[in-house]
Amino acid sequence: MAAEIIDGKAFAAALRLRIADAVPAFEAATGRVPGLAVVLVGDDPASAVYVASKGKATLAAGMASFEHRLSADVTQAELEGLLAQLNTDETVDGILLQLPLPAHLDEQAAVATIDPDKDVDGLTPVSAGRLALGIPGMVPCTPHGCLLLLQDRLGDLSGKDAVVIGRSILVGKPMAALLLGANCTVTMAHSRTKDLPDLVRRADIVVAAVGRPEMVRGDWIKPGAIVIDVGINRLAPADGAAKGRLVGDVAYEEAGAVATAITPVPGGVGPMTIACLLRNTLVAAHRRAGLSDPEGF
Ligand SMILES: Nc1nc(=O)c2c([nH]1)NC[C@@H]1CN(c3ccc(C(=O)N[C@@H](CCC(=O)O)C(=O)O)cc3)C=[N+]21
Repeated sequence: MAAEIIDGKAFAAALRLRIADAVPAFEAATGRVPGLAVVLVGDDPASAVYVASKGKATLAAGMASFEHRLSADVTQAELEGLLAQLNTDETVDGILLQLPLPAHLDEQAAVATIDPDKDVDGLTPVSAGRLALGIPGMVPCTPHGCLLLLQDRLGDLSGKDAVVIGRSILVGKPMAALLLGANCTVTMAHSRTKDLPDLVRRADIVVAAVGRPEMVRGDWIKPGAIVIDVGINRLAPADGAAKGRLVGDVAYEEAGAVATAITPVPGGVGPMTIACLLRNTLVAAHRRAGLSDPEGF
């Protein structure tokens, strides 16, 4: 493995400490701490684990955490009623609706009812519009985390050729907008893209967010490129094992032999997502309180 391993876990831990350090000044100015509400519908075990870890991270940063669990058969109106209540709750600065929702619910419609100024996931149409227009707003956590890792490694990204594989609302689309905002030449690739390996071979920056285990191979990577692997895929368990291995969307060993730097899975992009969620909550709290943005975020 020739590539430097980008330690997202350590970077995220340092970011979370800086966020925690900024909370007392907010509390002194406003008499309260920033609050994050997480809404979980149904009882998918993976989502429950993930929501619990967000709650722990929120408390560890000195913020207030509010968890709302709704049963899997909740109606659209009941869900939107809870979101409306959180929109007007003065102690709530950030609202995260854990996705995916059960199939009978309209995800887009529910997300659209969230107050854009509390939209710490950056998923409302208003947040997406602000990002597209370059207006300050809430940026989706996972792509923001990827951008921080890239800027930490490269400094100025101007003129870099970036390929984003995947066009999801949560990652691919906002990632492309952020890279464009950072003056990269951005290509978005997806399932219908022709000659994907050749396209990826031209890139200085490769962001893989497709959800297909180890799809991006080592011989797709330009020597010296930086590879950001957003995928978290659990393979089938090996004989006798209870759980399969976690792998990304990139064949890690192969790509790491060619790239100059690469994020591991786990321990790469994943931890950055939670750190950026706390960052967005801190920033949302300042803006809602009429304070200027906290320094250095
Ligand atoms: N509205 C909404 N916003 C989200 O941001 C959102 C969501 N819904 N639904 C689910 C996905 C998934 N997601 C992860 C975040 C962090 C890790 C993470 O920290 N992973 C660690 C541990 C992985 C493990 O061991 O399982 C790592 O990669 O090192 C994983 C997954 C956010 N999501």
